[in-house]
Amino acid sequence: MSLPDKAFPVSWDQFHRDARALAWRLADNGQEWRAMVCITRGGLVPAAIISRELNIRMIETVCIASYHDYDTQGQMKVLKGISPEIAKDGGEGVLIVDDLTDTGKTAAEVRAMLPKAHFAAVYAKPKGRPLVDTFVTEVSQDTWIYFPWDLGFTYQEPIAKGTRG
Ligand SMILES: O=P(O)(O)OC[C@H]1O[C@H](OP(=O)(O)OP(=O)(O)O)[C@H](O)[C@@H]1O
Ligand code: HPA
Ligand SMILES: [Mg+2]
Repeated sequence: MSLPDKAFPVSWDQFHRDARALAWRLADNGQEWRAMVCITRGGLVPAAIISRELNIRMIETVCIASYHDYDTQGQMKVLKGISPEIAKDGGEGVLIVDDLTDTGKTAAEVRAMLPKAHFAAVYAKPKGRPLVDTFVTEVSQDTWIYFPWDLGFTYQEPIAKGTRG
């Protein structure tokens, strides 16, 4: 397991603020959404926050697994697809939500299912950014984002003494 160069740890507070900021951006867009498609599992958390802010009640999941060993991307598996009712008209009027886009492979897979939907992610890395319509914060490709649901409290090495050579 190789450690990424840079770490971007996100607290629950920060995630809530950033997901709400994403909801503000989507609201400013002025579009009415007929449904939300949430990419499990990471998309479930921003989906709860955004659906509350934008009053979206019709929520579908697309269940995709790809990162098997925390930072190594394995083969992508679609465990559950999108219902025909939600996927109709190429997904026009549908909002896709995920926590982040990294290489953009997950986003590309779901975009292929719903070519006319709007894709929103809280965080984006440069490779994935072109696949996202709306996001809040960009971090560099060599940064690993640590989400609050994956974290516990531990001692942190100072940056100058850490893994950077
Ligand atoms: O842009 P990509 O390189 O495809 O990576 C982004 C995807 O990776 C993570 O999901 P993961 O597959 O780890 O599953 P999880 O959401 O169940 O944690 C994350 O939640 C995104 O969905
Ligand atoms: N953090 C958490 N999960 C991820 C990341 C990341 O930077 N990239 C792909 N899945
Ligand atoms: Mg995911």
